[in-house]
Amino acid sequence: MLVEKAIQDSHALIKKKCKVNNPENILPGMQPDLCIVNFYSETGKLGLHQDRDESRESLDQGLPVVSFSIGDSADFLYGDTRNVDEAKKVVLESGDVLIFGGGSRHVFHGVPSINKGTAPKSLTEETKLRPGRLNLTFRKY
Ligand SMILES: O=C(O)CCC(=O)C(=O)O
Ligand SMILES: [Fe+2]
Repeated sequence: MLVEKAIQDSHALIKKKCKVNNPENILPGMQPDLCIVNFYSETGKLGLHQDRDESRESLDQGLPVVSFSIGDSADFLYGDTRNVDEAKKVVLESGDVLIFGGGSRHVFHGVPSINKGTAPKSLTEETKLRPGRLNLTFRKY
């Protein structure tokens, strides 16, 4: 499945970059049983928050959230506090997969803006995706 593949790819990357033999100690594996679907219109946003609705075991183990972005790109903020001014920003584009788990499972994150009209033409032409951004997050409850 796509989620397991994404985690495997992350493990390979962690192994290489962090020079460790057991990347699972940094990013635990996860088999999802839950998917949250968010659709953002061109003016949609989501304030800085932590994802804490999963079970105590899932949160304590740092089981990752695996997030897929489809459609318009979005600014994504993340940081150690709820303070927007201290947050870092990355642009998530259509097709990007973002994973946060292990020591980053409780990261504050949010979507301050959607970049209107940036979805790939091939996507909007071939699908009936309305203007905006679709985000799927797979998790283990
Ligand atoms: O849309 C995103 O990239 C983030 C979604 C999110 O944080 C959530 O569903 O909890
Ligand atoms: Fe979230």
